[in-house]
Amino acid sequence: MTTTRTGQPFDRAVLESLMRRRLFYTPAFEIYGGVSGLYDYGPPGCGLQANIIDTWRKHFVLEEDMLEVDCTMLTPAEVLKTSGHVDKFADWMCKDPKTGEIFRADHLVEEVLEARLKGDKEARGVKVEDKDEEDAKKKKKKVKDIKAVKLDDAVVQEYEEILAKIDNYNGEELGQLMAKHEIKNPATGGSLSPPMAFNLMFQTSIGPSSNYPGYLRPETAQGQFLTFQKLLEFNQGSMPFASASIGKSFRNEISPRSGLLRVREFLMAEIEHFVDPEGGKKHPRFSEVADVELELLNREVQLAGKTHVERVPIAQAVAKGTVDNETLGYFLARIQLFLERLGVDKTKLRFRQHMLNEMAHYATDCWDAELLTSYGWIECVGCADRSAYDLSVHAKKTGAPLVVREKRAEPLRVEEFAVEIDKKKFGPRFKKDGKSVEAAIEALTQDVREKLSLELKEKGKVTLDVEGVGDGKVEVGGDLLTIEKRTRVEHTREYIPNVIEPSFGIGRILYSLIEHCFWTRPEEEARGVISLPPPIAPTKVLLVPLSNHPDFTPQIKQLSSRLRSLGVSSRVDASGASIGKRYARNDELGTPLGITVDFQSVKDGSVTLRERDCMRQVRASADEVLEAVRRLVEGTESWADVEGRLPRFEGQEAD
Ligand SMILES: Nc1ncnc2c1ncn2[C@@H]1O[C@H](COP(=O)(O)OP(=O)(O)OP(=O)(O)O)[C@@H](O)[C@H]1O
Repeated sequence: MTTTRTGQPFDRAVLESLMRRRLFYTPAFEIYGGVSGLYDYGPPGCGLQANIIDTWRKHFVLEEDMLEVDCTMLTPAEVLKTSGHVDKFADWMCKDPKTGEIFRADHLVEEVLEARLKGDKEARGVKVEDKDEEDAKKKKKKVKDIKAVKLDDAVVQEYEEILAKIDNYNGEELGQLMAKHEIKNPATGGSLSPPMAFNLMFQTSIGPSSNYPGYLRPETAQGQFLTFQKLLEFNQGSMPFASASIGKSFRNEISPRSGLLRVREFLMAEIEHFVDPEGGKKHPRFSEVADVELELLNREVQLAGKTHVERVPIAQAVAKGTVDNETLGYFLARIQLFLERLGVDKTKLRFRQHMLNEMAHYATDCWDAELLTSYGWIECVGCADRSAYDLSVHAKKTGAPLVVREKRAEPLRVEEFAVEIDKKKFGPRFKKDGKSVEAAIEALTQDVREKLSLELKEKGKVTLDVEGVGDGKVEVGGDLLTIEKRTRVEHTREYIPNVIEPSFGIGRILYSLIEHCFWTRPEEEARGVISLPPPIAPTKVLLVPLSNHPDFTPQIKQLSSRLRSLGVSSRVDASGASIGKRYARNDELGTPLGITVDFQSVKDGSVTLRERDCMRQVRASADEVLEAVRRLVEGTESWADVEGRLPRFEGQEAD
């Protein structure tokens, strides 16, 4: 069970009702019955999302001189075939042939085993701490398996080990687990088909004819890779550098669930940091984050069926090799600082390393920043080392030089076996097969070239493997081909950069942040408050005239206009409700500050400024209060600083 910042049990039903009532977000197409996995954001949701994005831009793009791009979402199939997504971007699903119901295999195994473990605890008389009461009720209805049945100790241990590495199983292994542990349709007990791969991309066709297939992109990354050469040129050939992109991605999730956490259309913010693979992937600014401490849950711990984390400075994690290299480590620390800047609860943040089977097809190492919510630990940011995978496959497919060329400080002398073909004789000899044979010769590795040079000397000819020509074996005589050891002097170095990719799911961050900031005022009939920090809150200031007396209107209008010109969002609440009620409404919207205009204001121009969380107020001139608001919203001053400068005010609250 998760708790709020004040230690109360977190009540998801209350928060969900608040989200709907205050129009943070709402199911899309609701009057048509809704479509699972699709949501619309209302005004506070849009404001919050815009501020998260704005902070992201400042924290990453601006701070690190990243090159922002905005690439198209509609992507030709060929691109995603080359990147491996058409063949491998899939989850495992199984079907109940009787009812037609479809399940995501890993989620089903997880749900059933968790339910059985809970039943075991109940049978042993251990108090069951459900992530959420509502959840427990729903599951009880859905999963027949929740029975108070005691399991053998060995079975409990086995289930716990499976759950600790649930992301590591492939389809076949999930099928074996389902068979071994008799996992069936939880609602009916019916048997399920073995897991099969389901590709998560939405397919479409581009243009009126159907012969140009395309997909809605499942990530923004591919667009960034395809503009790599142009960006490198824009950056005057200088490495390392990073591109960045914010935009929608689409995934046809098998079973969208958990509100904004698993949806079919979502906003992503992704960085592709291009780095020289030689020299240990150092980062020039690593020393700035070296002491940042992270909670790490590494692969070995998970494979041992455990979940304990280690709190270490990132420099130590890199030095020990837990985190593979400086650039990856730099970004893990920067991700943590970003999430803290948004206001996430530091005690509910950890970094979990992917297990080998869990990693995407392109990754060589990957860490997820996970936030603890009432749904458990949720991956909100993935940080993968994609090596040179993407640039290499696109370069190979298109012939585009997705490489970095650098002048060497010292020329490099390379001893190598060079091949030379007598082109005049080659064409007439091989006719239509000439190109294939030539390509096969050019592609010979140094080892093979060395072997063939001896063969050529000894026999005067060599036999080559050439796919698609005759029986696949082609003889080439010494009159057409020479293979000799030569020295080449290289003045430039050419390499394909590696890519470190931090990838942020904005909706997941937004929802988890709201959970972390949500609490209730116990003394006020469980009044909900969302304590978003001032720079992140959608609306910054609530302007309240003490009553709807016309004398207050000019000052409210003036304050409103001055806040607008400062770029600070505000809302006027001149309704007849009591001041307390008006503040309560805005607690739910996360509005951090309130300015009240009262009869004293009419006399001397002073106003009061109230802070949402502590509900204390100060009183000062409009100029001083607006300056305090500006600094609080910029994040350059805290409420304690404001209280230190401006006189406290006790009043109105009783109203
Ligand atoms: N269906 C989704 N709904 C909302 N956000 C998502 C979804 N899928 C991915 N994301 C977000 O995009 C980020 C990067 O995507 P990535 O491909 O690493 O996710 P993933 O590993 O496929 O996620 P998961 O394993 O949870 O499906 C994730 O950290 C997450 O915040």
